[in-house]
Amino acid sequence: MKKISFSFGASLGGSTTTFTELKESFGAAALAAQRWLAETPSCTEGHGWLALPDSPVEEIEETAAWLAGYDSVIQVGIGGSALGNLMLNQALLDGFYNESTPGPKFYLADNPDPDKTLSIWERVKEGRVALVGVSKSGATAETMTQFLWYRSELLKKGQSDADILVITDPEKGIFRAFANGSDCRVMELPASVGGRYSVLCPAGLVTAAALGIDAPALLKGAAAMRDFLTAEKDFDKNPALKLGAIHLLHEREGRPMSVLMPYSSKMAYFAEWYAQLWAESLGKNGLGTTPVRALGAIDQHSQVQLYTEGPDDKFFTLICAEGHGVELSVPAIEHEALSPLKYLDGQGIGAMLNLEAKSTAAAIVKSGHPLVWLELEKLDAETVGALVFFYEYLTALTGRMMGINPFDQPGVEQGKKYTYGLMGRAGYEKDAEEVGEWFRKIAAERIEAL
Ligand SMILES: O=P(O)(O)OC[C@H]1O[C@H](O)[C@H](O)[C@@H](O)[C@@H]1O
Repeated sequence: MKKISFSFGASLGGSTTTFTELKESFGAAALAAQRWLAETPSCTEGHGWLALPDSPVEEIEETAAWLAGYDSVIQVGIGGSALGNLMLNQALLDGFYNESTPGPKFYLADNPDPDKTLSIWERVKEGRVALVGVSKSGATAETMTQFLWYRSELLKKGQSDADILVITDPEKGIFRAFANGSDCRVMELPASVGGRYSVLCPAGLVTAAALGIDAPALLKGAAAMRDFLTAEKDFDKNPALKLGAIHLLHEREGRPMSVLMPYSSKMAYFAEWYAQLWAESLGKNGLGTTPVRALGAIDQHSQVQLYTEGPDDKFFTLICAEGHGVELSVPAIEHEALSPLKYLDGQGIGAMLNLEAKSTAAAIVKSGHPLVWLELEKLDAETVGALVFFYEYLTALTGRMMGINPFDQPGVEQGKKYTYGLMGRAGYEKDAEEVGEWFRKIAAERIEAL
């Protein structure tokens, strides 16, 4: 079996378009987008992720070894400066409980929720703590708030700025200025790499490597995927070209939701990471498809009723990892009352999960909905690196085919500016006023329920 394979047989669902027509309608645009990705220099704003698989790893490994000497690592960051880390840890380590990872205990302080901020600190405060601040802009209020709080606690307990690492833009931002004026460590988040495309640079790799994840293998997988996607010019043999076209087709035919449903608890954060990538990159100019994260088999018992018998407004990707990290089988059943369960005797739990994935796929397709079946040989660093690159490539390619810029996020910036205004940051007074006006509208027609 190949490491990663895509089956498109049911991907057109109830559409009357054939694969030949799909290629006729979108093939040229897909190839043009492929050329654009291949020919735009990677130093161009937004395009830097294409070159990340070739990055040297020495600095990453050296910094990771330094971090591994701490009892705990707290990373502050949000969005693209957090989801990739969570995704890698969950997929490649025992990322379920954050308890049995081989390196230091790792905590990601993404949401600036005081309950969580404090709860993390209570867990780590007795030991030696490293603080890692990740922010491309070096200014995001959620990240800065928590950075300031944890740094102050760190200093109070006698540690210093030498226990801090910031990963940020090479020139701009408050983090960069802090790094220039203190003895903390600093690494670059390349200027041409946007936050949500940054997991294969120090932003994602340093803490991953500190916890024992094989960063060179991640990059190796990503490089192999990049070379394949760039070289394969045949629409029928390149899954990114085909999938980009299929997404556009379904968006035009009234299926504006893209459900990603891995059948693996280790991939729950993969769906979260994908959701940011897809939504921020493609939701523009009144266009875009809404990414929906689902998890098999859990959502089989929650969402599948809607997926099969609800409206035909979704496109599904089911991910099945053929090999799970461990194999557990159901032991022989000797208790009389449990004998109706004998059909489970000796069956693998992972094998059952895979069969459930197949069953759900079949049920969705039987209901007439479009579905792509994505099969992974196993979940290792090379495969995850390749899959990460695949989705980054697919997203950028689809954005180009839609005629939008897949590397900016103007709609998110507005909310950031409003928050700056409300928090009293100089230069954002007008934004604060605007929030007031909008909020008067929101608060009208109020009902006090209790
Ligand atoms: O890395 P930062 O600059 O702190 O940004 C963190 C996040 O902020 C915003 O929400 C952007 O829309 C995201 O794309 C970004 O990942």
